Amino acid sequence: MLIPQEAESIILALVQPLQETETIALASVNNRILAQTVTSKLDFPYWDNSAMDGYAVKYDDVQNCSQETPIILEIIEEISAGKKPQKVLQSGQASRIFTGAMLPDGADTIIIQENTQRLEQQVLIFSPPKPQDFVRHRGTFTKAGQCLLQPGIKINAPEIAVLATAQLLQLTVYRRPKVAIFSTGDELITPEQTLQPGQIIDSNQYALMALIESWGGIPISLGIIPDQPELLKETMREAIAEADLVLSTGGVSVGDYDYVEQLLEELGGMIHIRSVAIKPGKPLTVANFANNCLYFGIPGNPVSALVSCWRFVQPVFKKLSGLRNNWRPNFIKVPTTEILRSDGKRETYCWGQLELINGSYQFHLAKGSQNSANLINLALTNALAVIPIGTSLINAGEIVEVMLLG
Ligand SMILES: Nc1nc2c(c(=O)[nH]1)N[C@H]1C(S)=C(S)[C@@H](COP(=O)(O)OP(=O)(O)OC[C@H]3O[C@@H](n4cnc5c(N)ncnc54)[C@H](O)[C@@H]3O)O[C@H]1N2
Ligand code: MOO
Ligand SMILES: [Mg+2]
Repeated sequence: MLIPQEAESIILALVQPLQETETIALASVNNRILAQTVTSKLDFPYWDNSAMDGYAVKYDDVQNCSQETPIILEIIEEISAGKKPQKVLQSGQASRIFTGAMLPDGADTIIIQENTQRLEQQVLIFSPPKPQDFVRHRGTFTKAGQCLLQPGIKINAPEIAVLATAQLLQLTVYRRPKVAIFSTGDELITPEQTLQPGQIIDSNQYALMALIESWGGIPISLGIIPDQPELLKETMREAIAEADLVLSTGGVSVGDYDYVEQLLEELGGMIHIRSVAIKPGKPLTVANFANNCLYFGIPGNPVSALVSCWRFVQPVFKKLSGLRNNWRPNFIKVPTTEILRSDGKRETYCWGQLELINGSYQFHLAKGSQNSANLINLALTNALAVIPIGTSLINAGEIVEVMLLG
């Protein structure tokens, strides 16, 4: 059996990042992956402007003032933000100015209001500024023609602020990955149906659809497919043809009704992973196809399904979607507040919460059964503590490696 890190490397190497792009409006680029270099047509700041409310002056006029010997300057105009200055400042003059307003020609320094006294059309300056105080000079943050954003980054609020400022109204982004999702099993019913003895409600489909949506993919729900090889094969064929990524849950273990692995081969898939030394999620099955579709046969137990997605599908999704780096999950080392146990044979992922207590993070194990069929205590999970192979116990207070979700 492969250890999870080996499996991750093998799977990531199978992924061909999407090349197709689309051009969309600035208003809808949130959460998309940038596919172009963004270059500013403008200097930023666009022009010299004031960082404070106060008076625009010539430094030479005010450099020798003091509390005892203030300088008196004549106010020649008022420049509020958005207004173009009308007058050129001469020696002995000041312009009333506000934060963000354009600096008038002839001025080189701002005196903040708090260091002045106003006398109708005059202003008294009591303390000398530093040369160029509180002036935001044109082009000091970036110059026209400089690169602002590189392709392969995710666009969120900070990037959108940059794009808006640079007047990039249309952006080229990678198309969103299409992810086909279906559940397999004769026992499965939808949440709307009435439960009969022996049946199980299909939770995986809902959980996986939500994951893909939150990652920025296009989830395609293909429903519940019974354990009938012909029907299952047709659904798999359709999914492989239509989607970039297929996630089916169930039917990947060794039971008589576990058909996925055999059907992947019949459909011409190359199987690269048949099981991983991970708990939960051991029978993970991964195959790729000539059309670049990557197929994940995900174990059916509800926690196994989510852990498999967090640990292996999310890095694949990131690479596929055009992100240039940071595909792998992030792990941090923190103390655990509860004892963590494993049989030591598989890398064991315990679900729970990373909490900030008095300024330090701690891992809290979810209360109740850590059984891969128990999805009930998964709610509010934001981290997975990892017990390495060969370790059977991590005591409360000891450091554990924790995988961050999100
Ligand atoms: N003899 C062995 N049996 C099993 C092994 C093994 O190594 N030897 N591995 C176990 C492990 S570990 C896992 S995980 C499961 C994986 O099983 P499958 O992927 O084949 O999934 P199923 O058998 O179809 O279902 C397992 C379990 O999960 C429930 N399930 C399935 N789909 C859903 C769904 N969409 N929503 C909610 N629950 C679902 C299903 O009813 C079963 O209870 O195999 C072990 N067996
Ligand atoms: O790997 Mo299974 O996921 O132990 O339940
Ligand atoms: Mg099974």
